[in-house]
Amino acid sequence: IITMKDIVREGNPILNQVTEEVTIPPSEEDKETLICMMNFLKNSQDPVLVNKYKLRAGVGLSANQIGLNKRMFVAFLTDEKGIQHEYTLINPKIISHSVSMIYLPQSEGCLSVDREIKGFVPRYERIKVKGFNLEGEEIELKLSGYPSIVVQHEIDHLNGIMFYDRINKENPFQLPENCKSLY
Ligand SMILES: O=C(O)C[C@@H](Cc1ccccc1)[C@H](O)SCc1ccccc1
Ligand code: NI
Repeated sequence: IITMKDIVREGNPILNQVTEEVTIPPSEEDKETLICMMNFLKNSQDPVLVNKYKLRAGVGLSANQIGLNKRMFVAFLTDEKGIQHEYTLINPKIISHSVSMIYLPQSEGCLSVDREIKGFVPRYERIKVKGFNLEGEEIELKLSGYPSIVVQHEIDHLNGIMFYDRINKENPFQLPENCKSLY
């Protein structure tokens, strides 16, 4: 199973490069990997397993965070309305997005970053994403709010972008005018 020792930390160049597209349909090995990645997220949200395996909670994980140069990620989260979202996306592409932006007032964290970084991360409020699922079928997702933030954080990883790259260098709490808090 995936535990924290398998998670690559900042400083490893794989986190700063654009990852390679995955062959569709995904190989058995790629499917296995994605299932393990999703299980890590579920384990990381189970208090018993968190204690047993000393896991950090995660709502998203990209393949390059476990050292794989593959354009794929998983997300497992509960949104502001208490609805559960479970996504496995291969070769994801944001095909359109809102002009309006949102940010998490508590800033963002990252399983690959072992330090607290303060500052707001402006994200698109709504995104339309195209990609392929575990079966290799093309899927299109329309996301807003917290799920939209999580998926943008993961797609950034696949493009070698860390959340802190999006924090304003001069004033970490400065925001573009069309950006409002998620809550
Ligand atoms: O490092 C990762 O990619 C996983 C991040 C994803 C994330 C998405 C949006 C905003 C912040 C982080 C981890 O989930 S960070 C830990 C965490 C756990 C539960 C809720 C929020 C953040
Ligand atoms: Ni991250």
